Amino acid sequence: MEQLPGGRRLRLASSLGLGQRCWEVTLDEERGLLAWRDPRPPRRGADNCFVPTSEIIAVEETEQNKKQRSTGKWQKMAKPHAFTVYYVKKARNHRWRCRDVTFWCADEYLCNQWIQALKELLEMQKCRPKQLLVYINPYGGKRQGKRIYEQKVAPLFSLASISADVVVTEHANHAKDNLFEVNISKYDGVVCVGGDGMFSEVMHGLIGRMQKDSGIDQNNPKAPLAQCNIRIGIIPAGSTDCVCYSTVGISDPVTSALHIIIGDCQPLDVSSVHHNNTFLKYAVSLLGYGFYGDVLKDSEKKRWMGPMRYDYSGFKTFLSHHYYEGTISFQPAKHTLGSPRDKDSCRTGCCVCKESEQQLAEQRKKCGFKHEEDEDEWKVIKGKFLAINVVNMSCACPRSPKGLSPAAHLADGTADLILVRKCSRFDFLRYLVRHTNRDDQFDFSFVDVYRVKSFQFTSKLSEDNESSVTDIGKKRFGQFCRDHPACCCNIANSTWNCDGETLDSSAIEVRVHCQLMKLFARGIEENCTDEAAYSHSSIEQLL
Ligand SMILES: Nc1ncnc2c1ncn2[C@@H]1O[C@H](COP(=O)(O)OP(=O)(O)OP(=O)(O)O)[C@@H](O)[C@H]1O
Repeated sequence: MEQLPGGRRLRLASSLGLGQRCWEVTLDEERGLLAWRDPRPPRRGADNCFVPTSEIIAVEETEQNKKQRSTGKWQKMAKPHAFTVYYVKKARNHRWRCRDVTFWCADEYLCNQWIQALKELLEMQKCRPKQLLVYINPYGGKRQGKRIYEQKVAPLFSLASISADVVVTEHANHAKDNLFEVNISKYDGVVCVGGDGMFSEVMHGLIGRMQKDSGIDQNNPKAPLAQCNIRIGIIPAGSTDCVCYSTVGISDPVTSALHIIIGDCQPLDVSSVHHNNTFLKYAVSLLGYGFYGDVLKDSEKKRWMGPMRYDYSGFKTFLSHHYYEGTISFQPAKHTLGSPRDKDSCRTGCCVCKESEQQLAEQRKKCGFKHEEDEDEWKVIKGKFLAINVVNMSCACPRSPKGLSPAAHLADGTADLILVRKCSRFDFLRYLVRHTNRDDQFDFSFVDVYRVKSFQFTSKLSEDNESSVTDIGKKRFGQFCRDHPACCCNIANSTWNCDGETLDSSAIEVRVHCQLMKLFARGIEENCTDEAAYSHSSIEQLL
Protein backbone atom coordinates (compact mmCIF):
# COMPACT_ATOMS: atom_id res chain seq x y z
CA MET A 1 0.00 0.00 0.00
CA GLU A 2 1.45 3.39 -1.04
CA GLN A 3 1.01 6.68 0.76
CA LEU A 4 0.23 9.79 -1.33
CA PRO A 5 1.32 13.37 -0.38
CA GLY A 6 -2.02 14.29 1.23
CA GLY A 7 -1.78 11.17 3.41
CA ARG A 8 -4.15 9.41 1.01
CA ARG A 9 -3.92 5.65 0.79
CA LEU A 10 -3.26 4.17 -2.60
CA ARG A 11 -3.92 0.49 -2.81
CA LEU A 12 -1.83 -0.23 -5.89
CA ALA A 13 0.23 1.71 -8.40
CA SER A 14 2.05 -0.06 -11.23
CA SER A 15 3.24 0.37 -14.70
CA LEU A 16 1.10 -1.99 -16.77
CA GLY A 17 0.76 -2.71 -20.46
CA LEU A 18 -2.35 -1.51 -22.24
CA GLY A 19 -2.39 -2.04 -25.97
CA GLN A 20 1.19 -1.62 -27.09
CA ARG A 21 2.30 0.93 -24.49
CA CYS A 22 2.99 1.09 -20.77
CA TRP A 23 0.51 3.06 -18.64
CA GLU A 24 0.58 4.21 -15.02
CA VAL A 25 -2.29 2.37 -13.40
CA THR A 26 -3.47 3.21 -9.87
CA LEU A 27 -6.12 1.88 -7.57
CA ASP A 28 -7.06 4.55 -5.05
CA GLU A 29 -9.02 2.81 -2.34
CA GLU A 30 -9.94 5.93 -0.45
CA ARG A 31 -11.42 7.70 -3.44
CA GLY A 32 -12.74 4.46 -4.87
CA LEU A 33 -11.10 4.98 -8.26
CA LEU A 34 -9.25 2.90 -10.77
CA ALA A 35 -7.22 5.17 -13.06
CA TRP A 36 -4.86 4.67 -15.96
CA ARG A 37 -2.65 7.37 -17.39
CA ASP A 38 -0.35 7.59 -20.32
CA PRO A 39 2.95 8.72 -18.72
CA ARG A 40 4.10 10.56 -21.83
CA PRO A 41 3.71 14.38 -21.75
CA PRO A 42 0.00 15.17 -21.99
CA ARG A 43 -1.31 15.69 -25.47
CA ARG A 44 -4.72 16.96 -26.45
CA GLY A 45 -7.06 14.03 -26.73
CA ALA A 46 -4.76 11.65 -24.84
CA ASP A 47 -6.74 8.78 -23.38
CA ASN A 48 -6.30 9.21 -19.64
CA CYS A 49 -9.15 7.47 -17.90
CA PHE A 50 -10.64 6.57 -14.56
CA VAL A 51 -13.54 4.51 -13.35
CA PRO A 52 -15.16 4.61 -9.90
CA THR A 53 -14.72 1.19 -8.33
CA SER A 54 -18.46 1.26 -7.57
CA GLU A 55 -19.00 1.10 -11.34
CA ILE A 56 -16.69 -1.82 -12.03
CA ILE A 57 -18.77 -4.78 -13.13
CA ALA A 58 -16.21 -7.58 -12.91
CA VAL A 59 -12.53 -8.44 -13.03
CA GLU A 60 -11.20 -11.51 -14.78
CA GLU A 61 -7.86 -13.05 -15.43
CA THR A 62 -7.36 -12.97 -19.20
CA GLU A 63 -6.17 -15.93 -21.16
CA GLN A 64 -3.02 -14.86 -22.93
CA ASN A 65 -3.34 -17.38 -25.76
CA LYS A 66 -6.78 -16.15 -26.72
CA LYS A 67 -5.57 -12.54 -26.92
CA GLN A 68 -2.41 -13.49 -28.73
CA ARG A 69 -4.41 -15.18 -31.41
CA SER A 70 -6.84 -12.35 -31.84
CA THR A 71 -4.56 -9.30 -31.73
CA GLY A 72 -1.01 -10.51 -32.12
CA LYS A 73 0.07 -7.63 -29.88
CA TRP A 74 1.82 -9.72 -27.27
CA GLN A 75 3.96 -11.76 -29.51
CA LYS A 76 7.16 -10.11 -28.39
CA MET A 77 6.59 -10.95 -24.75
CA ALA A 78 7.51 -14.46 -23.75
CA LYS A 79 4.88 -14.96 -21.03
CA PRO A 80 2.56 -12.02 -20.47
CA HIS A 81 -0.03 -12.14 -17.68
CA ALA A 82 -3.17 -10.13 -18.06
CA PHE A 83 -6.45 -9.16 -16.44
CA THR A 84 -9.57 -7.53 -17.83
CA VAL A 85 -11.69 -5.00 -15.99
CA TYR A 86 -15.32 -4.69 -17.11
CA TYR A 87 -16.87 -1.36 -16.18
CA VAL A 88 -19.81 0.95 -16.79
CA LYS A 89 -19.27 3.44 -19.57
CA LYS A 90 -21.73 6.32 -19.50
CA ALA A 91 -22.81 7.49 -22.92
CA ARG A 92 -25.25 10.18 -23.94
CA ASN A 93 -28.82 10.48 -22.70
CA HIS A 94 -28.30 8.35 -19.57
CA ARG A 95 -27.39 5.30 -21.64
CA TRP A 96 -24.91 2.93 -19.95
CA ARG A 97 -22.78 0.33 -21.64
CA CYS A 98 -20.39 -2.39 -20.44
CA ARG A 99 -16.83 -1.72 -21.62
CA ASP A 100 -13.62 -3.56 -20.85
CA VAL A 101 -9.96 -2.77 -20.61
CA THR A 102 -7.17 -5.38 -20.49
CA PHE A 103 -3.89 -4.66 -18.67
CA TRP A 104 -0.86 -6.90 -18.94
CA CYS A 105 2.51 -7.34 -17.31
CA ALA A 106 5.34 -9.87 -17.29
CA ASP A 107 5.09 -10.52 -13.57
CA GLU A 108 2.50 -13.12 -12.61
CA TYR A 109 2.58 -12.12 -8.96
CA LEU A 110 1.82 -8.46 -9.81
CA CYS A 111 -1.02 -9.50 -12.10
CA ASN A 112 -2.57 -11.63 -9.35
CA GLN A 113 -2.12 -8.83 -6.84
CA TRP A 114 -4.18 -6.55 -9.07
CA ILE A 115 -6.88 -9.14 -9.63
CA GLN A 116 -7.14 -9.85 -5.94
CA ALA A 117 -7.21 -6.19 -4.91
CA LEU A 118 -9.96 -5.40 -7.41
CA LYS A 119 -11.99 -8.47 -6.44
CA GLU A 120 -11.70 -7.55 -2.76
CA LEU A 121 -13.01 -4.08 -3.53
CA LEU A 122 -15.95 -5.55 -5.44
CA GLU A 123 -16.70 -7.91 -2.54
CA MET A 124 -16.86 -4.92 -0.24
CA GLN A 125 -19.78 -3.42 -2.23
CA LYS A 126 -22.49 -4.90 -0.05
CA CYS A 127 -25.32 -3.22 -1.94
CA ARG A 128 -24.75 -5.47 -4.97
CA PRO A 129 -27.19 -8.32 -5.49
CA LYS A 130 -25.94 -11.89 -5.67
CA GLN A 131 -29.20 -13.78 -6.09
CA LEU A 132 -32.15 -12.45 -8.08
CA LEU A 133 -35.65 -13.61 -8.87
CA VAL A 134 -36.55 -12.71 -12.46
CA TYR A 135 -40.05 -12.63 -13.97
CA ILE A 136 -40.34 -12.35 -17.74
CA ASN A 137 -43.60 -11.44 -19.46
CA PRO A 138 -43.18 -13.10 -22.87
CA TYR A 139 -46.17 -11.20 -24.26
CA GLY A 140 -45.37 -7.63 -23.15
CA GLY A 141 -44.74 -4.92 -25.76
CA LYS A 142 -43.43 -6.43 -28.97
CA ARG A 143 -43.15 -9.87 -27.34
CA GLN A 144 -39.40 -9.57 -27.08
CA GLY A 145 -39.08 -9.99 -23.28
CA LYS A 146 -37.50 -13.45 -23.38
CA ARG A 147 -35.07 -12.57 -26.14
CA ILE A 148 -34.08 -9.29 -24.46
CA TYR A 149 -33.36 -11.09 -21.20
CA GLU A 150 -31.45 -13.98 -22.74
CA GLN A 151 -29.37 -11.92 -25.16
CA LYS A 152 -28.78 -8.64 -23.37
CA VAL A 153 -29.25 -9.16 -19.64
CA ALA A 154 -28.36 -12.74 -18.67
CA PRO A 155 -24.77 -12.50 -20.05
CA LEU A 156 -24.16 -9.37 -17.96
CA PHE A 157 -25.59 -11.00 -14.81
CA SER A 158 -23.37 -14.00 -15.35
CA LEU A 159 -20.31 -11.78 -15.92
CA ALA A 160 -21.06 -10.09 -12.60
CA SER A 161 -21.49 -13.51 -10.90
CA ILE A 162 -25.16 -12.89 -10.17
CA SER A 163 -27.31 -15.99 -10.15
CA ALA A 164 -30.92 -15.68 -11.19
CA ASP A 165 -33.99 -17.87 -10.82
CA VAL A 166 -36.03 -17.12 -13.92
CA VAL A 167 -39.81 -17.50 -14.21
CA VAL A 168 -41.39 -16.95 -17.63
CA THR A 169 -44.97 -16.03 -16.80
CA GLU A 170 -47.75 -18.16 -18.21
CA HIS A 171 -50.69 -15.88 -17.46
CA ALA A 172 -51.51 -12.48 -15.99
CA ASN A 173 -50.94 -12.38 -12.20
CA HIS A 174 -48.57 -15.35 -12.35
CA ALA A 175 -45.71 -13.23 -10.95
CA LYS A 176 -47.91 -11.62 -8.32
CA ASP A 177 -49.29 -14.92 -7.04
CA ASN A 178 -45.84 -16.50 -7.10
CA LEU A 179 -44.43 -13.71 -4.94
CA PHE A 180 -46.83 -14.71 -2.15
CA GLU A 181 -45.40 -18.24 -2.16
CA VAL A 182 -41.64 -18.03 -2.78
CA ASN A 183 -39.00 -17.96 -0.08
CA ILE A 184 -38.36 -14.26 -0.62
CA SER A 185 -35.59 -13.99 1.99
CA LYS A 186 -33.36 -15.98 -0.33
CA TYR A 187 -33.23 -13.12 -2.87
CA ASP A 188 -31.49 -9.75 -2.95
CA GLY A 189 -33.94 -8.37 -5.46
CA VAL A 190 -36.76 -9.07 -7.88
CA VAL A 191 -36.46 -8.21 -11.56
CA CYS A 192 -39.36 -7.81 -13.97
CA VAL A 193 -38.88 -7.97 -17.71
CA GLY A 194 -41.85 -6.26 -19.35
CA GLY A 195 -43.72 -2.97 -19.33
CA ASP A 196 -45.41 -0.86 -16.69
CA GLY A 197 -48.17 -3.45 -16.28
CA MET A 198 -45.65 -6.15 -15.44
CA PHE A 199 -43.85 -3.84 -13.02
CA SER A 200 -47.15 -3.05 -11.35
CA GLU A 201 -47.88 -6.75 -10.97
CA VAL A 202 -44.52 -7.45 -9.32
CA MET A 203 -44.88 -4.39 -7.10
CA HIS A 204 -48.33 -5.54 -5.94
CA GLY A 205 -46.93 -8.99 -5.21
CA LEU A 206 -44.04 -7.64 -3.16
CA ILE A 207 -45.93 -4.96 -1.24
CA GLY A 208 -48.85 -7.35 -0.64
CA ARG A 209 -46.48 -10.06 0.60
CA MET A 210 -44.78 -7.60 2.92
CA GLN A 211 -48.11 -6.50 4.45
CA LYS A 212 -49.27 -10.09 4.82
CA ASP A 213 -46.03 -11.08 6.57
CA SER A 214 -46.35 -8.03 8.86
CA GLY A 215 -50.04 -8.68 9.65
CA ILE A 216 -51.21 -5.39 8.08
CA ASP A 217 -54.70 -5.20 6.62
CA GLN A 218 -54.43 -3.61 3.15
CA ASN A 219 -58.16 -2.85 3.19
CA ASN A 220 -57.68 -0.29 5.93
CA PRO A 221 -56.95 2.97 4.04
CA LYS A 222 -55.37 4.52 7.12
CA ALA A 223 -53.03 1.68 8.04
CA PRO A 224 -49.35 2.67 7.93
CA LEU A 225 -47.86 0.16 5.49
CA ALA A 226 -44.70 -1.90 6.07
CA GLN A 227 -41.80 -0.74 3.92
CA CYS A 228 -40.63 -3.09 1.24
CA ASN A 229 -36.86 -3.35 1.45
CA ILE A 230 -36.27 -5.83 -1.32
CA ARG A 231 -35.44 -3.84 -4.46
CA ILE A 232 -37.19 -4.23 -7.82
CA GLY A 233 -35.26 -3.97 -11.07
CA ILE A 234 -37.10 -3.11 -14.28
CA ILE A 235 -35.81 -4.43 -17.59
CA PRO A 236 -37.96 -2.46 -20.04
CA ALA A 237 -39.67 -4.65 -22.61
CA GLY A 238 -43.22 -3.31 -22.79
CA SER A 239 -45.31 -0.86 -24.81
CA THR A 240 -45.09 1.69 -22.03
CA ASP A 241 -41.99 1.81 -19.85
CA CYS A 242 -42.74 5.05 -18.07
CA VAL A 243 -41.58 3.92 -14.59
CA CYS A 244 -38.23 2.83 -15.99
CA TYR A 245 -37.82 6.02 -18.05
CA SER A 246 -38.73 8.27 -15.12
CA THR A 247 -36.35 6.57 -12.69
CA VAL A 248 -33.38 5.81 -14.94
CA GLY A 249 -33.73 8.45 -17.68
CA ILE A 250 -33.92 5.99 -20.54
CA SER A 251 -35.76 2.79 -21.49
CA ASP A 252 -32.84 0.59 -22.31
CA PRO A 253 -32.44 -3.02 -21.10
CA VAL A 254 -28.62 -2.92 -20.89
CA THR A 255 -28.62 0.33 -18.89
CA SER A 256 -31.18 -1.12 -16.47
CA ALA A 257 -29.21 -4.37 -16.11
CA LEU A 258 -26.08 -2.37 -15.22
CA HIS A 259 -27.95 -0.37 -12.57
CA ILE A 260 -29.06 -3.70 -11.07
CA ILE A 261 -25.53 -5.15 -11.16
CA ILE A 262 -23.88 -2.24 -9.37
CA GLY A 263 -26.67 -2.34 -6.77
CA ASP A 264 -28.17 1.13 -7.20
CA CYS A 265 -31.03 2.03 -4.91
CA GLN A 266 -33.79 4.55 -5.51
CA PRO A 267 -36.62 4.82 -2.96
CA LEU A 268 -40.05 5.33 -4.45
CA ASP A 269 -43.34 6.70 -3.13
CA VAL A 270 -46.41 4.53 -3.65
CA SER A 271 -50.06 5.63 -3.54
CA SER A 272 -52.66 3.28 -2.16
CA VAL A 273 -56.12 3.45 -3.74
CA HIS A 274 -59.23 2.46 -1.79
CA HIS A 275 -62.98 2.53 -2.24
CA ASN A 276 -65.31 2.15 0.76
CA ASN A 277 -62.64 0.56 2.96
CA THR A 278 -61.71 -1.87 0.23
CA PHE A 279 -58.23 -1.90 -1.21
CA LEU A 280 -58.21 -1.47 -4.98
CA LYS A 281 -54.61 -0.93 -6.14
CA TYR A 282 -51.25 0.67 -5.61
CA ALA A 283 -49.96 3.29 -8.04
CA VAL A 284 -46.50 4.72 -8.62
CA SER A 285 -46.89 6.72 -11.79
CA LEU A 286 -50.29 7.91 -13.04
CA LEU A 287 -53.78 7.86 -11.66
CA GLY A 288 -55.79 9.50 -14.39
CA TYR A 289 -59.53 10.15 -14.70
CA GLY A 290 -61.18 11.67 -17.74
CA PHE A 291 -58.83 11.87 -20.71
CA TYR A 292 -56.21 9.30 -19.65
CA GLY A 293 -58.84 6.96 -18.22
CA ASP A 294 -60.85 7.08 -21.42
CA VAL A 295 -57.77 6.52 -23.60
CA LEU A 296 -56.91 3.41 -21.58
CA LYS A 297 -60.44 2.04 -21.61
CA ASP A 298 -60.68 2.44 -25.37
CA SER A 299 -57.19 1.04 -26.01
CA GLU A 300 -57.94 -2.10 -23.98
CA LYS A 301 -60.39 -3.13 -26.69
CA LYS A 302 -57.69 -2.74 -29.32
CA ARG A 303 -54.86 -4.77 -27.85
CA TRP A 304 -54.46 -6.47 -31.22
CA MET A 305 -53.07 -3.17 -32.55
CA GLY A 306 -50.02 -3.44 -30.28
CA PRO A 307 -48.38 -0.23 -28.98
CA MET A 308 -50.11 1.72 -31.81
CA ARG A 309 -53.40 1.39 -29.92
CA TYR A 310 -52.47 4.26 -27.59
CA ASP A 311 -52.10 6.68 -30.56
CA TYR A 312 -55.37 5.57 -32.05
CA SER A 313 -57.33 5.75 -28.79
CA GLY A 314 -55.64 9.01 -27.82
CA PHE A 315 -56.78 10.66 -31.03
CA LYS A 316 -60.28 9.24 -30.73
CA THR A 317 -60.61 10.35 -27.10
CA PHE A 318 -59.32 13.80 -27.93
CA LEU A 319 -62.02 14.18 -30.57
CA SER A 320 -64.75 13.00 -28.18
CA HIS A 321 -63.80 15.83 -25.75
CA HIS A 322 -65.81 14.55 -22.79
CA TYR A 323 -65.74 16.32 -19.47
CA TYR A 324 -66.78 14.92 -16.11
CA GLU A 325 -68.30 16.48 -13.04
CA GLY A 326 -67.20 15.63 -9.57
CA THR A 327 -65.78 16.67 -6.22
CA ILE A 328 -62.13 16.50 -5.31
CA SER A 329 -60.87 16.75 -1.74
CA PHE A 330 -57.18 16.77 -0.90
CA GLN A 331 -54.70 17.39 1.87
CA PRO A 332 -51.92 19.69 0.65
CA ALA A 333 -48.44 18.39 1.41
CA LYS A 334 -46.92 20.76 3.96
CA HIS A 335 -43.87 18.68 4.83
CA THR A 336 -42.13 19.15 1.49
CA LEU A 337 -39.92 21.99 0.30
CA GLY A 338 -40.80 21.53 -3.34
CA SER A 339 -43.69 22.75 -5.46
CA PRO A 340 -45.04 21.44 -8.79
CA ARG A 341 -44.11 24.77 -10.44
CA ASP A 342 -40.41 24.47 -9.48
CA LYS A 343 -37.92 24.82 -12.27
CA ASP A 344 -35.63 22.14 -10.78
CA SER A 345 -36.49 18.51 -11.30
CA CYS A 346 -35.91 15.49 -9.07
CA ARG A 347 -32.37 14.22 -9.77
CA THR A 348 -29.99 11.60 -8.38
CA GLY A 349 -29.50 12.13 -4.63
CA CYS A 350 -32.36 14.68 -4.60
CA CYS A 351 -32.21 16.78 -1.43
CA VAL A 352 -35.92 17.67 -1.59
CA CYS A 353 -36.76 13.96 -1.32
CA LYS A 354 -34.28 13.45 1.53
CA GLU A 355 -35.47 16.44 3.53
CA SER A 356 -39.15 15.75 2.93
CA GLU A 357 -38.74 12.19 4.16
CA GLN A 358 -36.95 13.45 7.29
CA GLN A 359 -39.67 16.03 7.92
CA LEU A 360 -42.35 13.38 7.66
CA ALA A 361 -40.49 11.03 9.99
CA GLU A 362 -40.05 13.83 12.57
CA GLN A 363 -43.71 14.85 12.35
CA ARG A 364 -44.73 11.26 12.93
CA LYS A 365 -42.38 10.89 15.87
CA LYS A 366 -43.89 14.00 17.47
CA CYS A 367 -47.58 13.58 16.71
CA GLY A 368 -48.08 10.01 15.56
CA PHE A 369 -49.39 8.80 12.24
CA LYS A 370 -53.09 9.01 13.07
CA HIS A 371 -52.96 12.56 14.39
CA GLU A 372 -51.38 13.78 11.18
CA GLU A 373 -54.04 12.08 9.07
CA ASP A 374 -56.94 13.47 11.04
CA GLU A 375 -55.73 16.97 11.81
CA ASP A 376 -54.45 18.22 8.48
CA GLU A 377 -56.85 20.44 6.55
CA TRP A 378 -58.76 19.19 3.52
CA LYS A 379 -59.42 21.41 0.52
CA VAL A 380 -62.49 20.76 -1.59
CA ILE A 381 -62.94 21.59 -5.27
CA LYS A 382 -66.08 20.90 -7.30
CA GLY A 383 -66.15 21.27 -11.04
CA LYS A 384 -66.21 19.97 -14.57
CA PHE A 385 -62.96 18.38 -15.64
CA LEU A 386 -61.50 17.08 -18.88
CA ALA A 387 -58.74 15.36 -16.95
CA ILE A 388 -57.83 14.72 -13.33
CA ASN A 389 -54.31 13.38 -12.99
CA VAL A 390 -52.53 12.37 -9.82
CA VAL A 391 -48.85 11.61 -10.44
CA ASN A 392 -46.21 10.27 -8.07
CA MET A 393 -43.40 10.90 -10.54
CA SER A 394 -42.84 13.07 -13.60
CA CYS A 395 -44.30 10.30 -15.86
CA ALA A 396 -41.68 11.12 -18.46
CA CYS A 397 -41.47 8.94 -21.53
CA PRO A 398 -39.64 9.25 -24.86
CA ARG A 399 -42.55 11.17 -26.38
CA SER A 400 -42.84 13.53 -23.46
CA PRO A 401 -39.35 13.70 -21.93
CA LYS A 402 -40.42 16.14 -19.22
CA GLY A 403 -43.61 14.22 -18.41
CA LEU A 404 -46.99 15.16 -16.98
CA SER A 405 -45.46 16.96 -14.00
CA PRO A 406 -41.80 17.79 -14.67
CA ALA A 407 -40.99 18.80 -11.08
CA ALA A 408 -42.66 15.81 -9.38
CA HIS A 409 -40.39 13.96 -6.95
CA LEU A 410 -39.81 10.23 -6.77
CA ALA A 411 -39.55 9.92 -3.01
CA ASP A 412 -40.83 12.99 -1.15
CA GLY A 413 -44.08 11.47 0.11
CA THR A 414 -46.27 13.56 -2.22
CA ALA A 415 -48.18 13.37 -5.47
CA ASP A 416 -48.98 16.18 -7.90
CA LEU A 417 -52.70 16.65 -8.51
CA ILE A 418 -53.32 18.19 -11.93
CA LEU A 419 -56.82 19.42 -12.71
CA VAL A 420 -57.68 20.28 -16.30
CA ARG A 421 -61.03 22.02 -16.25
CA LYS A 422 -63.54 22.10 -19.05
CA CYS A 423 -62.10 24.16 -21.91
CA SER A 424 -62.28 24.29 -25.70
CA ARG A 425 -60.82 21.52 -27.82
CA PHE A 426 -58.24 23.95 -29.12
CA ASP A 427 -57.10 24.89 -25.60
CA PHE A 428 -56.93 21.25 -24.59
CA LEU A 429 -54.79 20.57 -27.63
CA ARG A 430 -52.48 23.44 -26.62
CA TYR A 431 -52.22 21.89 -23.17
CA LEU A 432 -51.37 18.45 -24.58
CA VAL A 433 -48.81 19.86 -27.01
CA ARG A 434 -46.97 21.57 -24.15
CA HIS A 435 -46.01 18.14 -22.80
CA THR A 436 -43.76 17.76 -25.80
CA ASN A 437 -42.05 21.17 -25.81
CA ARG A 438 -40.32 23.46 -23.33
CA ASP A 439 -43.36 25.60 -22.51
CA ASP A 440 -44.97 25.40 -19.07
CA GLN A 441 -47.98 23.06 -19.28
CA PHE A 442 -49.43 24.47 -16.07
CA ASP A 443 -49.52 28.04 -17.38
CA PHE A 444 -53.17 27.98 -18.45
CA SER A 445 -56.19 29.48 -16.70
CA PHE A 446 -58.01 26.12 -16.95
CA VAL A 447 -55.18 24.09 -15.37
CA ASP A 448 -54.52 23.89 -11.62
CA VAL A 449 -51.80 21.89 -9.94
CA TYR A 450 -51.34 21.04 -6.25
CA ARG A 451 -48.81 18.98 -4.33
CA VAL A 452 -50.82 16.65 -2.10
CA LYS A 453 -50.37 13.79 0.34
CA SER A 454 -53.88 12.39 0.13
CA PHE A 455 -56.80 12.82 -2.18
CA GLN A 456 -60.41 11.75 -2.67
CA PHE A 457 -62.73 11.90 -5.65
CA THR A 458 -66.44 11.38 -6.04
CA SER A 459 -68.16 11.78 -9.36
CA LYS A 460 -71.30 13.89 -9.50
CA LEU A 461 -73.19 10.81 -10.52
CA SER A 462 -72.40 8.91 -7.33
CA GLU A 463 -72.99 12.06 -5.28
CA ASP A 464 -76.44 12.41 -6.78
CA ASN A 465 -77.34 9.07 -5.26
CA GLU A 466 -76.41 5.95 -7.11
CA SER A 467 -79.75 4.27 -6.66
CA SER A 468 -82.01 7.03 -7.94
CA VAL A 469 -84.04 6.60 -11.09
CA THR A 470 -82.49 9.68 -12.68
CA ASP A 471 -79.11 8.04 -12.38
CA ILE A 472 -80.20 5.19 -14.53
CA GLY A 473 -81.30 7.73 -17.10
CA LYS A 474 -77.94 9.48 -16.90
CA LYS A 475 -76.08 6.22 -17.23
CA ARG A 476 -78.02 5.47 -20.37
CA PHE A 477 -77.44 8.97 -21.65
CA GLY A 478 -73.77 8.56 -20.85
CA GLN A 479 -73.60 5.41 -22.88
CA PHE A 480 -75.36 7.16 -25.73
CA CYS A 481 -72.83 10.01 -25.76
CA ARG A 482 -69.85 7.69 -25.57
CA ASP A 483 -71.03 6.23 -28.83
CA HIS A 484 -71.08 9.63 -30.47
CA PRO A 485 -67.56 10.96 -30.40
CA ALA A 486 -68.51 14.31 -31.91
CA CYS A 487 -70.79 15.08 -28.97
CA CYS A 488 -68.90 16.87 -26.19
CA CYS A 489 -71.53 16.83 -23.48
CA ASN A 490 -70.67 15.25 -20.17
CA ILE A 491 -71.22 11.54 -19.84
CA ALA A 492 -71.81 9.79 -16.55
CA ASN A 493 -68.47 8.52 -15.35
CA SER A 494 -65.03 8.09 -16.72
CA THR A 495 -62.70 5.30 -15.62
CA TRP A 496 -59.61 5.63 -13.47
CA ASN A 497 -56.39 4.70 -15.22
CA CYS A 498 -54.20 3.36 -12.43
CA ASP A 499 -50.67 2.85 -13.78
CA GLY A 500 -52.14 1.55 -17.02
CA GLU A 501 -54.94 -0.57 -15.54
CA THR A 502 -58.58 0.36 -15.17
CA LEU A 503 -60.26 0.61 -11.78
CA ASP A 504 -63.82 -0.56 -11.26
CA SER A 505 -64.82 2.32 -9.06
CA SER A 506 -64.92 6.05 -9.86
CA ALA A 507 -65.11 7.10 -6.20
CA ILE A 508 -61.65 6.61 -4.75
CA GLU A 509 -59.53 7.51 -1.77
CA VAL A 510 -55.79 7.88 -2.36
CA ARG A 511 -52.90 8.14 0.11
CA VAL A 512 -49.23 8.58 -0.67
CA HIS A 513 -46.85 6.32 1.28
CA CYS A 514 -43.43 7.91 1.44
CA GLN A 515 -40.63 5.68 0.13
CA LEU A 516 -42.67 2.50 0.51
CA MET A 517 -40.47 0.63 -1.91
CA LYS A 518 -37.07 0.67 -3.58
CA LEU A 519 -35.83 0.24 -7.14
CA PHE A 520 -32.49 -0.77 -8.60
CA ALA A 521 -32.03 2.72 -10.03
CA ARG A 522 -30.53 6.05 -8.97
CA GLY A 523 -33.02 8.58 -10.33
CA ILE A 524 -32.08 10.71 -13.30
CA GLU A 525 -28.50 11.96 -13.28
CA GLU A 526 -27.66 15.54 -14.15
CA ASN A 527 -26.88 15.47 -17.84
CA CYS A 528 -23.14 16.02 -17.79
CA THR A 529 -20.92 14.97 -20.66
CA ASP A 530 -19.96 11.83 -18.87
CA GLU A 531 -17.27 10.81 -21.28
CA ALA A 532 -15.42 14.01 -20.47
CA ALA A 533 -15.93 13.46 -16.76
CA TYR A 534 -14.21 10.13 -17.04
CA SER A 535 -11.07 11.30 -18.76
CA HIS A 536 -8.50 13.97 -19.55
CA SER A 537 -7.64 16.87 -17.30
CA SER A 538 -9.34 15.75 -14.08
CA ILE A 539 -7.13 12.69 -14.11
CA GLU A 540 -4.13 14.89 -13.41
CA GLN A 541 -5.51 15.72 -10.00
CA LEU A 542 -6.12 12.10 -9.19
CA LEU A 543 -2.76 10.59 -9.90
N1 LIG B 1 -47.84 -14.72 -19.64
C1 LIG B 1 -48.72 -13.73 -19.64
N2 LIG B 1 -49.82 -13.79 -20.39
C2 LIG B 1 -50.71 -12.78 -20.43
N3 LIG B 1 -50.58 -11.65 -19.69
C3 LIG B 1 -49.50 -11.53 -18.92
C4 LIG B 1 -48.51 -12.55 -18.85
N4 LIG B 1 -47.54 -12.14 -18.00
C5 LIG B 1 -47.92 -10.93 -17.54
N5 LIG B 1 -49.09 -10.56 -18.09
C6 LIG B 1 -49.82 -9.29 -17.91
O1 LIG B 1 -49.66 -8.49 -19.06
C7 LIG B 1 -49.91 -7.14 -18.73
C8 LIG B 1 -49.13 -6.20 -19.62
O2 LIG B 1 -47.78 -6.50 -19.51
P1 LIG B 1 -46.60 -5.49 -19.82
O3 LIG B 1 -46.74 -4.27 -19.02
O4 LIG B 1 -45.35 -6.28 -19.67
O5 LIG B 1 -46.77 -5.21 -21.37
P2 LIG B 1 -47.23 -3.94 -22.17
O6 LIG B 1 -47.27 -4.32 -23.60
O7 LIG B 1 -46.38 -2.79 -21.83
O8 LIG B 1 -48.63 -3.69 -21.66
P3 LIG B 1 -49.26 -2.36 -21.16
O9 LIG B 1 -48.91 -1.29 -22.15
O10 LIG B 1 -50.69 -2.69 -21.11
O11 LIG B 1 -48.65 -2.12 -19.78
C9 LIG B 1 -49.54 -7.02 -17.27
O12 LIG B 1 -50.61 -6.44 -16.58
C10 LIG B 1 -49.30 -8.44 -16.79
O13 LIG B 1 -50.03 -8.71 -15.62
